[in-house]
Amino acid sequence: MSVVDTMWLEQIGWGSRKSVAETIVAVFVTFSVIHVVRVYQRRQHLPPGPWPWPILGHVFVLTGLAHRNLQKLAARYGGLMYIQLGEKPCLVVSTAAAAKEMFRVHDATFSSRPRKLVLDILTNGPYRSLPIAPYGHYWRQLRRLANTQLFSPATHASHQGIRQGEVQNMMKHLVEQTRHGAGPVDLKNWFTGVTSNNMTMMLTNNRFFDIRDMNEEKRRYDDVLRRSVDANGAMIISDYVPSLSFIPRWQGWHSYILGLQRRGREIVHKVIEVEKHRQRVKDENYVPDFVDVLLKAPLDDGRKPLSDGDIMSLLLSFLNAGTDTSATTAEWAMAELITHPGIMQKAQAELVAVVGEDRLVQEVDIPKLPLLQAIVKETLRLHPAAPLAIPRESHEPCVVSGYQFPAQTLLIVNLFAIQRDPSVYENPDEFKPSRFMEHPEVNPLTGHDDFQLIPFGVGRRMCPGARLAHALVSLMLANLLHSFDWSLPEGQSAEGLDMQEAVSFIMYKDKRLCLNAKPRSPASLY
Ligand code: HEM
Repeated sequence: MSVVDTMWLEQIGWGSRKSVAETIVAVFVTFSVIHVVRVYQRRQHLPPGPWPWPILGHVFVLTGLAHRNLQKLAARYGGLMYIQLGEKPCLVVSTAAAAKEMFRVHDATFSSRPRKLVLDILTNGPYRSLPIAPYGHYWRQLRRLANTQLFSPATHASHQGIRQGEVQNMMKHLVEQTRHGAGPVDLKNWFTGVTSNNMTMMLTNNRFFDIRDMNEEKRRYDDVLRRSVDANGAMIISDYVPSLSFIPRWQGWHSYILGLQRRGREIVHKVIEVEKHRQRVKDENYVPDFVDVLLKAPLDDGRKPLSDGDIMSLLLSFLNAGTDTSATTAEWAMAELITHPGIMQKAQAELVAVVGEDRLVQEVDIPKLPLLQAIVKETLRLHPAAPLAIPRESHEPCVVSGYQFPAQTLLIVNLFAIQRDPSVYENPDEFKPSRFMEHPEVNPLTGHDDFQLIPFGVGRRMCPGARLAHALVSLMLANLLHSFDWSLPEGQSAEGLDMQEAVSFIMYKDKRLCLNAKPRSPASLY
């Protein structure tokens, strides 16, 4: 038997070679050192921000109440902060001063919107609706149409009757409910009754929900809407690390979103039938609605007019953007007022002094109600419906505060943090409408003068529905306060009222607000 000569192996040191575990540790240490050195070098040329995790960066801040997570980080790193979301560079603006600097100079550069898996699926790819369209020719055409026709001051004025009619319908419904002793009123449900009917009247001259039967259909609509909003705000890892695209598929996101899309379209299809609308017989009293305007939209690029599919996407986005946002704002206002009964009583006294007791509040009364206006502003400050606005993206490379950023840098504007900036507001977390009584010039519709109160965002992509939302929230609140006395259901106290925010794209109140309503005005008024 021959003995194999292994001496040469010892001579070359093969016997003391490294184990698999040691190799893994060495690779890990090498990569960590490279990561640390690279991050360190990169951070020399970036605004302040927390140290990122490898690969994922700071995506974890987007889980849970992201606006609060980012607010805490900004308290440490400043009004203009840098975070790394997977592969995406991201700037976060968290103070009025930083917002001013950012938007005075870079609004146009950061006027695009990022792509997202949820929107890829919901829109089947082309992103042809106003809130999500990339900055470019198509978005500019839609936005011009929105500013000059759909949401122009003249159209807004012509819809005053619709707004008042919808509020009055729901007041009638509420009076009947209280007369039949139906128990505490689910205020979110009441507010969305007004906002969705008002919206579908504007869109298609149709009332979406029968106010006497707002049960099954409305519940299904609310459920789909809420799920769509939640999905839009969900942190989906492949939006930031595209190579991990198998994860959301494995988690079931694709089929879930497709199911949501199908259900949403089924529900609104019966209201938004563009083809039937085209053929509708219109008498001389007919008020043109959004579909009429969109069917005739003068697109100036020589291409075909908006397709029925494009019109449908636009109308759906208005329904999504314009119903829950206003309803949630009004719900927060009532939650603050029920926990501050002194302010509620003063607002009721103001209404009686200005409107009297023998008629309902009208929109023309609102400018004469300074406390009511201050309450609406203070609610929009503390509870902005879209606390992180809608994320933006740069469409070209740019230099911000001396730092260089590539195209497709994300921009998060933390409206929640900006409007609780302690260098601007004393006791920023306190509900104190009097701060706006002392400064009535601060206006959320033109907040870009000083950037302190910008619940509707600023610049080119500022909310086109701001005027409508502001008018409707004010009118709904004024009517509820003027016509009813409100109290908490038995066993609940103002101190114990749950004021938690829900984890979602819209800053919903986590627990719905249900209150007892006792009529103050005679039933004959409704
Ligand atoms: C209290 C209610 C509302 C609040 C707080 C709110 C807030 C916002 C915010 C913060 C943005 C993003 C602005 C930006 O990117 O800088 C936005 C965009 C938008 N909002 Fe509103 N909104 C409200 C109601 C409405 C209503 C009633 C409509 C009407 C349909 C509407 C339609 C839109 C649309 C279409 C956009 C996208 C604009 C674009 O990307 O060009 N919103 N809103």
